[in-house]
Amino acid sequence: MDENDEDQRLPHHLDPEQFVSLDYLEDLGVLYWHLNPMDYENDEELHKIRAARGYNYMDLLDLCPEKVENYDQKLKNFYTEHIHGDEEIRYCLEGSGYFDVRGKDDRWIRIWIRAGDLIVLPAGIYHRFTLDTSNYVKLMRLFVGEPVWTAYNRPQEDHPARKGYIKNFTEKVGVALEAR
Ligand SMILES: CSCCC(=O)C(=O)O
Ligand SMILES: [Fe+2]
Repeated sequence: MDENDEDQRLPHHLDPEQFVSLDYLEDLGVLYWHLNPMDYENDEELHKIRAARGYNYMDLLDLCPEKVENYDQKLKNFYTEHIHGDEEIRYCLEGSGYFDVRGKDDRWIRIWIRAGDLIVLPAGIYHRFTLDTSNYVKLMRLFVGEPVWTAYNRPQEDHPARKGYIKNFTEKVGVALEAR
């Protein structure tokens, strides 16, 4: 994505546009599935993913000002670059939004998620989230065990999750992730 200061809810494509593959995302540790969002309560595929990865915790987050306390502050925090000590797992049931993750050479990659997209960000990856111009998203949040949503804002080079991420993923994407 480009890094100009225009509205964060705009697409921010480079000119000309550049895209990465799902394989590239997988090398960064980012996993993706497309599921049927109309059937999330009985979806066998979702059930299998949750069972295989131990995602026993689940809740729903409706991101609109009427339903979320401190809405503006939360959105601001979501868009502040951060990591977590665990995976961040989000399944988009309605609406849409952007997850930005840091890729090779520390450049932002903007991932547009829409209804049916299930995305897993690995522990320790620098990322942020914003709504797009639709201004609405309904997300399922999954977690292994008791959820911990604590965000650690960049820089976090000494955080164990960051060190673990560097160790697991730099071989694939090169040394560029290190040292910042
Ligand atoms: C609205 S879910 C995505 C925001 C985020 O990165 C987080 O919750 O940690
Ligand atoms: Fe996060």
